[in-house]
Amino acid sequence: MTYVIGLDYGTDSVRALLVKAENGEIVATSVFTYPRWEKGLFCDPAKNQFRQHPLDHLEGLENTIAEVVRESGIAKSQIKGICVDTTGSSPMAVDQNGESLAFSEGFQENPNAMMVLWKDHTAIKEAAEITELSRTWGGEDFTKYSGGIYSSEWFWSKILSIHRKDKGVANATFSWMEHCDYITGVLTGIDPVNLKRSRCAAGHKALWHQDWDGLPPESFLSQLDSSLAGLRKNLFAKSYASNEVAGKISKHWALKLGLSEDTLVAVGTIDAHAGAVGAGIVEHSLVKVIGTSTCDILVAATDEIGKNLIKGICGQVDGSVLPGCTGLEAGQAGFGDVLAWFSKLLLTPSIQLIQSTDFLDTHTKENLIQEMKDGMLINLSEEASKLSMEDCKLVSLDWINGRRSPDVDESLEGAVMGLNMGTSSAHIFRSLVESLCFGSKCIIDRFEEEGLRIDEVIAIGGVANKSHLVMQTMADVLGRTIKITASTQTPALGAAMYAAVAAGVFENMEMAIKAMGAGFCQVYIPNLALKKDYQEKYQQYRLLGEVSHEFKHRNN
Ligand SMILES: Nc1ncnc2c1ncn2[C@@H]1O[C@H](COP(=O)(O)OP(=O)(O)O)[C@@H](O)[C@H]1O
Ligand SMILES: O=C(CO)[C@@H](O)[C@@H](O)COP(=O)(O)O
Repeated sequence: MTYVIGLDYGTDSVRALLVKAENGEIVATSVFTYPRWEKGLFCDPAKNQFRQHPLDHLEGLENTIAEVVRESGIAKSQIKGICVDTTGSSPMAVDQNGESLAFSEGFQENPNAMMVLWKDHTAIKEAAEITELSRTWGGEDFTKYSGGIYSSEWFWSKILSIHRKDKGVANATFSWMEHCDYITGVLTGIDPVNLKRSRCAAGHKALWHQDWDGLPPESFLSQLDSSLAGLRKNLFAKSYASNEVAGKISKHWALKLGLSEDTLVAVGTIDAHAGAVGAGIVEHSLVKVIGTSTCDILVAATDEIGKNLIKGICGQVDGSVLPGCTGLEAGQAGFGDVLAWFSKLLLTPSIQLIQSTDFLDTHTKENLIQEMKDGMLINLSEEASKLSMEDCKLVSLDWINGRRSPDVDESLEGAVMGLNMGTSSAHIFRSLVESLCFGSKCIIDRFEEEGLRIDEVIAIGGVANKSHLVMQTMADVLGRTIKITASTQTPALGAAMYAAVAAGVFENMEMAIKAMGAGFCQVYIPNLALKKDYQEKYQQYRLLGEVSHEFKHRNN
């Protein structure tokens, strides 16, 4: 028997899955929540600054993999491969050895030396500059395969912003690495220049394309800012799909994790793309990864897409999901996060009141607060489910964390329209859920307007697995059947599939998906009786979007 490991770094935690390669059976799992991130260290939500200390990730690496290896009791010689997926674009400044700058003297407490998480929106201005220069500099428009607008969530915006505001970090940085490349580099011990970097991250986030021989040229980057001059040579020229081997695990990490020194490490990838593979993506299926945010992944034959440029999405990249196919990504910058925000809004004053009361002892207070935290989303969902279409007159905008797709604009904000004295928390919650589903419909509409066919919709992720209300509303709003994957660890399973192909267990990804896929556990069928009402409300949502866009940009 052969075993492989998929390691999935999410926003809050990392999980390892030890899988029997021949049939995808899960033998052991382990989850590690990032301790520093959990405490909110190095972040400033009011400024949209979200940083993670690499120690959270390295402790997670050690804890999860060592645990699955130990718990499974599998002989280390049978564990043939590992593949790492992470959030993205989540880049980090590194030294010549690929070590994070956050481990260097003088930078240990500096958030700019840490990983800049995907949802950090501190580089909106820089993103706009990159788009502008790309369109006007007289050469290639490097954003053309990235939907035509560069995002503040991506590689170059974040680098440019930090190089400008923190000269100390800029001067001490040798290279920048996406999180999935950093962890792959740590595991293999390969330095940043020689490491096989992820095609998925390079193409969707860093403007890498074979048409211009890789990253944008030095002339463009130094025109953007002199602080970027000379960086390109320390980055990468080529990029690789995740069914390829990056290298063998280093002696140091093999020993630490209880693995054989022959274990192969595949090229890293981004979580949503690994999730699409884990969900069994085929040409023309749309996999919606619905968690904190959403990523909508579609694949189509590269020959079929040809030179067609899809406007307003997060990139079209040959081989970012499956070799031989173009992977297309779109998404919503906040999804579960929007519902979590509303839940927190309701919880915060109640928790403060409980904490300040003299009538309860500390233990009772803690239990009560925990119960409220655990139950709030469930209660809101139950109450919102009881409302009829007649009861739901509010129209909301889901752009609380900005708009990712279509047509990225992170400066946009959320809205709730139609409040009156009878509005309850359930009404607002239901309206937020509807707005999130309308946001999803905008993405599907854009793909179709741009000539892409969508034959089926598959959903994975925390919200897809946990919220009946959200998923039924989504099916009703989209007017499409939605299949939910049986695996609750789909990105890690997808990473394990890449590892199995890289380690030579299967010849290609199609064979790995067929053998290792977990199938579906639930299907949401649209209620056609609601079609007309939702079509009307969708038009109201679009109108509110236009008004809000106008309001924001006129007042800026
Ligand atoms: N019952 C629920 N209804 C709606 N959303 C939920 C529910 N439970 C959890 N969520 C949301 O799920 C999101 C986490 O999704 P998950 O896929 O587990 O994480 P990640 O996106 O970080 O990988 C959170 O934003 C949370 O608000
Ligand atoms: O943006 C991407 C991928 O491009 C994701 O990594 C990002 O949305 C994070 O997703 P999760 O919160 O891990 O579901």
